[in-house]
Amino acid sequence: MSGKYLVTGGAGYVGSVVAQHLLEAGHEVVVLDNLSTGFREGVPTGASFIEGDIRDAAKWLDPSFDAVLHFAAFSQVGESVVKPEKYWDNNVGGTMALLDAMRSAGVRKLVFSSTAATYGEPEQTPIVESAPTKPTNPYGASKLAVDHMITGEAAAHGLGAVSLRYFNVAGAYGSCGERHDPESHLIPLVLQVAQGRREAISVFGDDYPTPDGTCIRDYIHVADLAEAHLLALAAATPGEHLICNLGNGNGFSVREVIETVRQVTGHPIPEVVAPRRGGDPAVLVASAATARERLGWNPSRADLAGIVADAWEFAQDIAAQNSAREQ
Ligand SMILES: NC(=O)c1ccc[n+]([C@@H]2O[C@H](COP(=O)([O-])OP(=O)(O)OC[C@H]3O[C@@H](n4cnc5c(N)ncnc54)[C@H](O)[C@@H]3O)[C@@H](O)[C@H]2O)c1
Ligand SMILES: O=c1ccn([C@@H]2O[C@H](COP(=O)(O)OP(=O)(O)O[C@H]3O[C@H](CO)[C@H](O)[C@H](O)[C@H]3O)[C@@H](O)[C@H]2O)c(=O)[nH]1
Repeated sequence: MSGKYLVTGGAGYVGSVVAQHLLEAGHEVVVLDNLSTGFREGVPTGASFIEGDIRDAAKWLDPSFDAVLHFAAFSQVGESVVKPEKYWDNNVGGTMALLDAMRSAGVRKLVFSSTAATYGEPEQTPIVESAPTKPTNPYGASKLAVDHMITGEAAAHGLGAVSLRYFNVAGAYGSCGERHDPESHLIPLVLQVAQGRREAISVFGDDYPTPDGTCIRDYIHVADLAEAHLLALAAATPGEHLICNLGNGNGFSVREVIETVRQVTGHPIPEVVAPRRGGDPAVLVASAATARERLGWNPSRADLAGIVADAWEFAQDIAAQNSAREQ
């Protein structure tokens, strides 16, 4: 059965890929995005677009919507350490307004982009959802606060909600991919070195307690992630707040990622060791057993070289479009 969905942050990386998947499944999609970090041209063809802020969601939400998929947020770990107020304001304040608007409009289903950053430095790996949540940066703290808000909203007001705690999202899907400006994520930055747009990649710390001294992360293909959102819509149950980790359960160090980019692109990729970045846990690897059991999620694109190859193809397409525009 087709539905009508509000996708906040649908001009951004993950939101645009999920919007594209919803359209391909035959649903009606309305994107609400203030373009603070997203791009108008990132909104998939076929989706309606509202340029606006989630704080004003009440202007556009009405009972015709079946659910909200909520991606809109600021999400840079490093920036959140130096500008925490920006994260509390947008991520927490914005979501509070969105929940109010949903309640008033009688829209009672939500899928929320939570994050591995809610856990902080894990005591056990892989991380399960019942692990302690002690964020090491304001970004993770703001997302954890929203998770708590959603739990209360489900218990008190019957919201059916699923929080998906993404680990490190990467790769691309067709014409939708990662194009943050300025870029802060590892894989697209290393690809910029391969494109000759940067001289070298900085490795933020090589003295972590890991085999090669660099941080370990669990990289998940954005298309696998998108599929989990469609499953979450089906699984959302009134009065329940389900929390699921999304990752592949495989950890790759910063140096392993750089080496994979060398293999995929054939570029030597010079690296320089730089100081640690504030707020970075050493190792973040997911147990996604809950998503498999409760959502029936079955990711099929776990291979890191394949994830990097898709991101590389997208980065090259964007570079070609930009140079055609300049000519
Ligand atoms: N990319 C990752 O690795 C990752 C990992 C874990 C969680 N997440 C979460 O997933 C979500 C999407 O991440 P992304 O990488 O696509 O980020 P993104 O910056 O590409 O997309 C976020 C979008 O939200 C919009 N936005 C921000 N504040 C808004 C507001 N107040 N009103 C309307 N629109 C607003 C931005 O313009 C942008 O288009 C975020 O909530 C992020 O915290 C991302
Ligand atoms: O130029 C760079 C950029 C990153 N890194 C390192 O590469 C790893 C991955 O960094 P990213 O910035 O790509 O991703 P994060 O792990 O910081 O954060 C991402 O994943 C988190 C959960 O794992 C959160 O969900 C967050 O939203 C999302 O941005 C980190 O150890 C980081 O220090 C470098 O060494 N050099």
